[in-house]
Amino acid sequence: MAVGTLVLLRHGESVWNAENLFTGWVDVALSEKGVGEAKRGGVLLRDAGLLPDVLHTSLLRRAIHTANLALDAADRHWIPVKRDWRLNERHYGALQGKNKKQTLAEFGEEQFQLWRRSYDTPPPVIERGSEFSQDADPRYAGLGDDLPLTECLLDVVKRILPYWDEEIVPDLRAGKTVLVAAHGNSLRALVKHLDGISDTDIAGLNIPTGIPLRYDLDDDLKPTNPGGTYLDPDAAADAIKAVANQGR
Ligand SMILES: O=C(O)[C@@H](CO)OP(=O)(O)O
Repeated sequence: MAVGTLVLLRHGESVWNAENLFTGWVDVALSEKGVGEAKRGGVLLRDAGLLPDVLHTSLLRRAIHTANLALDAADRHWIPVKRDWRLNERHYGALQGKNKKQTLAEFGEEQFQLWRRSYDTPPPVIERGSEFSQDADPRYAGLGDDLPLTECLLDVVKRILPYWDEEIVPDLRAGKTVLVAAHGNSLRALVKHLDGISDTDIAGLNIPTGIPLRYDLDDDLKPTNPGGTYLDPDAAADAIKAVANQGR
């Protein structure tokens, strides 16, 4: 059987994206603009005839709501869903809740970019019990020592690849159109793996909110359209620049 189609969707703009705050695992809502982006993402899916058979999401409401709104717009709100913490955004450690512009001004360009985009330098750990920590959150109660207090992209790769292999690949091998609704950095980790992007080059890759990214895969699960195909390439190009320039 031919391998199915993969569709990656970063959640629509969140209220903390709009306020330029590091978010990570903090469970913030979509902004009004983000709700509109999510619905439009669904219209793009519908118009492209790219109708998901199964949905995978993180445990965070911005991804869950984005998927619900997009699928509703595409009349696919009824498909089965799997949710897993391993699709969560990168845990941003002690930076969670901090303003990106202020952080850039306080620590300088080099440190800011290291924390934001280096492959293997995590931000400082978040203090357990502090306002934006998830250590007492019941949805992560079963994680034990796996619960992160900070993560770099390498840590995200390590947790997302087992999920890819065990949960997403079987759906693709079954010929399904698979929608993965997740986050800027968890999707960067997945794209790094799919496209074989180096640890250095991944720093320059940004993913825009709310625009479905389609991957067609061969039998070895290698993209036949390397880099994927955004369903609205012009909007994606503009939005990618905006993500890269956050903090400025
Ligand atoms: O704050 C975050 O969690 C992420 C995604 O919004 O930000 P950045 O693009 O700076 O990694």
